[in-house]
Amino acid sequence: MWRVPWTLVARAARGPRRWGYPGKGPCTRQGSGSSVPRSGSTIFALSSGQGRCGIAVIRTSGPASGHALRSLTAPRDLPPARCACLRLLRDPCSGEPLDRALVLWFPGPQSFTAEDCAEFHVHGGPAVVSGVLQALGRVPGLRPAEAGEFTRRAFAHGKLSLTEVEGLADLIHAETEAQRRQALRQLDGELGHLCRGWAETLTKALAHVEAYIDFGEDDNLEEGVLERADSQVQELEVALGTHLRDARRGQRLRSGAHVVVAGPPNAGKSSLVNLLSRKPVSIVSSEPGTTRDVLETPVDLAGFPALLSDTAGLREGIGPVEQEGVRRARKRLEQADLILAVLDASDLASPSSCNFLDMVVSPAGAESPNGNRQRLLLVLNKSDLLPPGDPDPRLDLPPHLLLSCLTGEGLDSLLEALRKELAAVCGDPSTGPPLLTRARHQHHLQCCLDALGHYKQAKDVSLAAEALRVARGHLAHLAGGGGTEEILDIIFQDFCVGK
Ligand SMILES: Nc1nc2c(ncn2[C@@H]2O[C@H](COP(=O)(O)OP(=O)(O)OP(=O)(O)O)[C@@H](O)[C@H]2O)c(=O)[nH]1
Ligand SMILES: [K+]
Ligand SMILES: [Mg+2]
Repeated sequence: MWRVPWTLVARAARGPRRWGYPGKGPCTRQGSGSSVPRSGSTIFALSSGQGRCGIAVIRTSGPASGHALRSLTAPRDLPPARCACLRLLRDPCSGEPLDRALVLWFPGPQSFTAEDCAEFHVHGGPAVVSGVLQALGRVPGLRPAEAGEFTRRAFAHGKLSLTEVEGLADLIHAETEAQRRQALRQLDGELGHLCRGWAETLTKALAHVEAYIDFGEDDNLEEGVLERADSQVQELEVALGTHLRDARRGQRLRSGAHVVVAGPPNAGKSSLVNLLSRKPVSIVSSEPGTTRDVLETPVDLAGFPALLSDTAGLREGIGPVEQEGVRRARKRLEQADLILAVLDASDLASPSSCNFLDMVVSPAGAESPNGNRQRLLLVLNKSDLLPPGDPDPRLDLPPHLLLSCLTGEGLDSLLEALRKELAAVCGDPSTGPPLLTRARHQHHLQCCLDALGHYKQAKDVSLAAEALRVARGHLAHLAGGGGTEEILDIIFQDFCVGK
């Protein structure tokens, strides 16, 4: 890597700094110009869910919103901005009454999209909703919105950054508490904020390097300018590296951790899966070898999203069909983020129990070659079969929990233990830095980090400056500053019509 010539540093020891930092990083909350919607059009859509409901919300956005509101309402004057008013809605052509509804007027730019917006809170019957939608369609200049078009307009007008848009999409789809918390943090702009901070550091480093290029031979250059750029880059490398190591966790929280229930035959694995998912997913019977295929079900486990897999009981010396089941179970175990190992508490000395302890439970604590430790929770089921007064059958076992799927005893402790394990697997969205929730985030951070590597290896100063520009470009892409049309399309497709 190139270094500041010491002679220059000595010469540059005096004199004021003659350059300024650019005021803004690339990740400002500006939408990409390429995504500006077909200008002039006013869109409308049902923004609440489909189907019969108490209240349905219909929205419009665009310059004709005020006209639409006036056309449908009596009296025809616009209500005060952002105040709910009760109005009679009529079809603008036939004059036929449609509903008595609450209407709201949001003049731009103080609206969700920054355009003029109107909202109609109507009674949720299908005939009312379709009547109002048809009436809006007859107002000149209005057309039905496409999926995600309201959010796209908000983004185009700088109301939301790209990571905030993604947070909003996740919030709409959030099914568990942890997902909701993470999406809200992202919608609040925490990830974008972090990115802007990184981009600012990069801009400063670049300003230092460019100053060196411009004034390198100048007596007035401040001392150690390149060293300062170096240390800023190094600081950034550490921050990005920490975030990237966390990357899988945010994605797991978004799409669900893989939790695999495994154990010897008849331990009660299927009973546990049914108990945790609160529905009869798997067949339970007293016959060993009941479950053959891997059965997957999405569940909310202690507030975290998980994909719960029931598997065949692991044992040797069996027929070909069960053997295939055991092969699939082992394969699924390799992919698990968390193993729920189930043993029959009243049958711990059996060969299949001992074999499972040796082959699956003991190795799980050890660190794998790639540095990951596979997480495992050991559950001793059928505690109701233990003699009273002998609550814990085997103190020499690894840490474990007692449970009875039959009586439900021990379920609360198991859920608490699951919450802790899943917080470690997925990252806890109530604490710690914002997580990278998508592969797209990970990609741009990795590219940014690679460019910083090129900076360090650069043979001359202009190549080093170029590497910093590339790195900054990736951070800008992450927050949407340089978003290409295809990426935007993919992201906005996550939305329904009306959002
Ligand atoms: N007493 C008692 N019986 C249980 C408990 N949990 C499950 N069982 C019984 O144990 C038997 C086996 O339960 P399953 O859930 O089918 O066990 P499994 O591990 O899925 O069995 P395979 O799929 O055959 O490997 C059934 O008769 C269950 O009713 C429990 O907590 N207490
Ligand atoms: K069984
Ligand atoms: Mg089973």
